[in-house]
Amino acid sequence: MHEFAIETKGLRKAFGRQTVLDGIDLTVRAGTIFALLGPNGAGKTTLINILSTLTKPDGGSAYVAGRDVVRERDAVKRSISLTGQFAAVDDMLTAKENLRMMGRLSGFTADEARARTAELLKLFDLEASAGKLVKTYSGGMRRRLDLAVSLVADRPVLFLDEPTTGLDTVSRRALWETILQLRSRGMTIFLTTQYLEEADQLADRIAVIAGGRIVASGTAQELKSRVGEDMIELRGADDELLAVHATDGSIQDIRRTLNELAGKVPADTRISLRKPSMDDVFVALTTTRLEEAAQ
Ligand SMILES: Nc1ncnc2c1ncn2[C@@H]1O[C@H](COP(=O)(O)OP(=O)(O)OP(=O)(O)O)[C@@H](O)[C@H]1O
Repeated sequence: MHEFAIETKGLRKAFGRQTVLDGIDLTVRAGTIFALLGPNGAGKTTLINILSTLTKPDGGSAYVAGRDVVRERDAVKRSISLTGQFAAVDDMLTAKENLRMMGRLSGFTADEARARTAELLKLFDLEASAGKLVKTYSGGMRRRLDLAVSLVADRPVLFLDEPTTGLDTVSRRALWETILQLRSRGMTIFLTTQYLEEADQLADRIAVIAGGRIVASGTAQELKSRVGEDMIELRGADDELLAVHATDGSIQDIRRTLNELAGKVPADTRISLRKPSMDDVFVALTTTRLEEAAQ
């Protein structure tokens, strides 16, 4: 197995005059979960499309499972699963029928398809509703089935484009559990997300994309430590957020910050100290980047 399941260097893509990816360098170690975090329109889907061979890059290189996404397109396709794109779930069939059909289309014998179907229904907690038509499924069940169908053929690298967008908290957490189980089976998972908490909970490493570039990467802890040790939060009488300031947590720094704020906030303002969230990291990193671009 290759040390890196995914490797890109100087990857570029423009649509007309709009540069969407402006030199992306990243590596994803095999058997890990990697989260690409970015706001709407940051280029996350474009990057997934290039890595899964659906879109050609304009420049740079990208290797998936050791194969070049442009020159060895078919070999890359045989190494990956992509949820929501190749996985065509038929609403008028049951979950069991969908999975068996995908098994047969992937070249399994009827027995193999049956065995794989049973395994996936169990893994995705869909056994109880396996015989119901998919059109009667909830959003969360449907998303789990999408993922199950895309995993029928056992491939080492999985791409998930915003897997939990639109799901409620319970379904989101259930899907996180499943994604973690896939990693424990040795799969490499590359996911995109706009949810900072999702990246924080799931990913071994996170890269933040903004303005077509990776503005920061590291573990959740490393990214958080770039923002500051602690955050001072000021809230008004109705618990509304008035301000957040990064601090190194020392008495001097906290005193200095509070002195600066004194007189600028109402007298009944409440103060609390908390650890930085991924939201804080995101705001800090993307603002710096935009400031640099403006200069
Ligand atoms: N085929 C295309 N033709 C023209 N422009 C495109 C095409 N695909 C994407 N874009 C543009 O590229 C930019 C990045 O889009 P992309 O879908 O990669 O972003 P994203 O980070 O996945 O955003 P979202 O979270 O909204 O899905 C957007 O401005 C989009 O309009």
